[in-house]
Amino acid sequence: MKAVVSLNSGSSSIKFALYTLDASRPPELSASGKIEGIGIAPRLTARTVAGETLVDRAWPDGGASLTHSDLLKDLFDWAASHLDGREVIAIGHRVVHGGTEFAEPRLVDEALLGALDKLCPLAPLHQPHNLAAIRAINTLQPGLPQVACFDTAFHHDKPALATRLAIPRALHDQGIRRYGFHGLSYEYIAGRLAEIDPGLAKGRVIAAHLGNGASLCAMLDGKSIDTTMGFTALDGLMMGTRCGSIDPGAVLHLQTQMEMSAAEVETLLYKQSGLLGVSGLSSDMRALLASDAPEAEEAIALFAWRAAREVGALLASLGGLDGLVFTAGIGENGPDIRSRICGRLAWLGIEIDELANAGNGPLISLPDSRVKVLVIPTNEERMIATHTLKLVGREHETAR
Ligand SMILES: Nc1ncnc2c1ncn2[C@@H]1O[C@H](COP(=O)(O)OP(=O)(O)O)[C@@H](O)[C@H]1O
Ligand SMILES: CC(=O)OP(=O)(O)O
Ligand SMILES: [Mg+2]
Repeated sequence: MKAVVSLNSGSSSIKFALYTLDASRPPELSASGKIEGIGIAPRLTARTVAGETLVDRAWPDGGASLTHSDLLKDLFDWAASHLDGREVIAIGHRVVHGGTEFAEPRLVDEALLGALDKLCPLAPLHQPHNLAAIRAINTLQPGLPQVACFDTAFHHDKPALATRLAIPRALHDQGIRRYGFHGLSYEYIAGRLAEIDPGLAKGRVIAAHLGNGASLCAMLDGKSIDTTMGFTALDGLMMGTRCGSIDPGAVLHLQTQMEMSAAEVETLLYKQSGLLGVSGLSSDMRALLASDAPEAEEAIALFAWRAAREVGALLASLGGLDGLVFTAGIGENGPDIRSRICGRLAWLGIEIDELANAGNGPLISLPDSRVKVLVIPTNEERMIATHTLKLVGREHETAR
């Protein structure tokens, strides 16, 4: 039996899925799993599609110092003995930054890797891990087709104005512009919404991808017209360890008055800010929700306020709102956070059904709510598998 693998290296997790191919059916999920809590206390879990646990392990000493690369090696060792005779014909990857050039998934070759290397400074928490995984597989299995699926691609055709920063035009022409991320997630959500509520999918929708990285996407008829992330995945909402939008004057102050180096500022803004920085406790929303510390409460409150405030900005881009969709780790599993954000948006006519919200949806707004609110689990891995198969050709989907 042939199979395709999706790898999604996020900032705090590596998610993976194995899809079995059969000519007569769409690719079928066989098993999926993740290593989460990278940098804190990694944990590898995987399950078959029937729910049978394949693995559930932590690392000795907690594993806080293990990097994405260390954990990938362990993951490959584990996976090699769990393929049950399946032949992997291609591996698809989420690659966070495609720059101005890559608006479609691409088969990986050395030239592509070289071009993507140049974008590493624009996504330091992701791009190096994405490319390291591709190179590691190239070494383990040279010749195995690999496909890069870009997080920026979904936003590529948004209106020209929404791509501009208010800086000299020559810099825009050199690629210093607003790209947008979480595109595979938004593409999947747009597709699911069209299945769940086709009328709503044609309207004005804001999707809120609230995970360790967090952003919003304003969609009109399923297409991105604006998003909160920009040149890098540092912009917009407050995140697990990232600051989100910040006065550039504060960044200059850190460098000129507090004499921090560029590398120190990068670490501060990408790795020490957000929920972690404000709470002083953790970047993990679950840990903050479980804490009694006032700093944890303040971090949660700021997260919700900032998210609601950015919804307000995207409302202006959309000219109103018909639907709000929550997704990703916090968006899918955090009723309290959804409730806080929606509470701040009550003036819009949003009315939440708290019982449905506590059950994680899918529809969590009351029938009279002027804006429909839904919870839709994202599936970046499914999107990656779909793109990968399209590129390597469906002729691979032959018999067992
Ligand atoms: N039950 C839950 N309630 C609130 N937050 C949750 C819950 N489960 C997971 N999360 C949060 O989701 C975030 C991770 O989101 P995820 O989308 O998996 O991350 P990544 O961006 O690494 O892919 C963490 O902050 C985690 O605490
Ligand atoms: C782009 C981004 O922030 O991704 P993640 O949510 O996986 O960190
Ligand atoms: Mg993610």
